[in-house]
Amino acid sequence: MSKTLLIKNARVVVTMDDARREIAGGAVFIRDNVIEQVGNSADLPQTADEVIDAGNHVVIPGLVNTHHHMYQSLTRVIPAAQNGELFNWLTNLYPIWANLTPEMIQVSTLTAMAELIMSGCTTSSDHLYIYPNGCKLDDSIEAAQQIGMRFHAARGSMSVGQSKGGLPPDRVVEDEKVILQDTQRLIETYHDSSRHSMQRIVVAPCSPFSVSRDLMRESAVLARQHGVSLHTHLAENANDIAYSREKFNMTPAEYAEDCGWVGHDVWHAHCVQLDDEGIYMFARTGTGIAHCPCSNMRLASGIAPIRKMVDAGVPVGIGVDGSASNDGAHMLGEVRQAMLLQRVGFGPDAMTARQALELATLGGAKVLNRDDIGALKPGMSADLVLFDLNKVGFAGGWHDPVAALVFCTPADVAYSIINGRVVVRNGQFTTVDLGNVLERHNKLALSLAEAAH
Ligand SMILES: Nc1nc2[nH]cnc2c(=O)[nH]1
Repeated sequence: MSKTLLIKNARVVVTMDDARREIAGGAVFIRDNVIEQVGNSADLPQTADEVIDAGNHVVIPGLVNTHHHMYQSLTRVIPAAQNGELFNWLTNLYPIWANLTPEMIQVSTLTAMAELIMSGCTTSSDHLYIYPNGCKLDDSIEAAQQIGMRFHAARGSMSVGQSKGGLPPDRVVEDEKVILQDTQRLIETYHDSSRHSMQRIVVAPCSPFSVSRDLMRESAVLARQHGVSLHTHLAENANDIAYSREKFNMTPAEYAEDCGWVGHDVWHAHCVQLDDEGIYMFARTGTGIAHCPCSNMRLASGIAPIRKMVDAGVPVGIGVDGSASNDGAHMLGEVRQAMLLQRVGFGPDAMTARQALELATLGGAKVLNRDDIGALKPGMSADLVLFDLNKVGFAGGWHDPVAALVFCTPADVAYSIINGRVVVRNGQFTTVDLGNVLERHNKLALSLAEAAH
């Protein structure tokens, strides 16, 4: 028996369809996990198994988060890591992360996902690259299943410790054979390549300064054998560039190409310092970028030239990045910062609200190599979120509610529907007891911070 869900009478439905229609008084009709109809409320079925009256709400496609380290929700605002650039920040945090446990991974992933979902996100990737004390990517996947989020779980890794010229301490790196075997196990166990898939695995060595060239190359081979995507950090700041030049005698983009890390199945986080040749090469090859404006500001990494990248044809999505380098992981807030930061760097017309929203929907879908999310149209996965315009932060912005969503104080969702399931109803989770999750999370976070003293 199929189940139907109707969202009707919306103030506006932002479709992100080919014509970028915004439908005043719009409705969306869903059957099971797929959108069947989108249009004016009067033209769609009038009833369904569940009906949500969306009067005074803006309805948008669920936002797509293309970069995160969810475990870092446990290590927000650590004093020694509040004011440094990337390498200093990492060096202060690695020893704390060495104390992570499987329970911490599970609870912090639930917490980070709850925060993302409340802020409008329905699909997220997560880059877990440190595996001390028996931690596994399975712990994150279990959390995603529990909360009901569409998930691209990236099997990160570090294999080059300080004794071999890398940045991380030796005790947090893994053997490369073990990394590749575990990655293959995860792909075989969890990867679902089908349309509307809720669970995909990504092959994701951490960064040029923490894994070998061999691991980069072998990872690319493994990913392509199984048809899964590749993800890493690239060209994040000046030290990152200097490391690449000194160690490989290449720019980060040249190194990525040399390792086979370009193509529509690859996306790189940050790329703040990607040079023009790199931008054109990424555009030619369809290589994607996860833009993380808050983290780039917090670590003073710079302003990524997103306007130039988009104009050149590079696929760009938005990412909140880990909560230790963006302590406020609000997806709609990140869209706002993406718009504002391009203006700081490149002028007032560098990015509009609608362009920023497009990066976080269609852009994110493309970066994750998906054509079933990011837009509200028949045949797409039923991922959509509703924002209540009656909140004080939207007062005065009703004449252009779509722009208000991005310009005004970032709001939390009233409803979140993921794969046809109402995961948030009237601002409350239907899948998890958030109070209980937060109580556990805060206890675990305090124990990590105290152990660091
Ligand atoms: N922003 C950021 N960059 C990284 N490069 C390697 N690891 C990290 C991380 O955790 N965060």
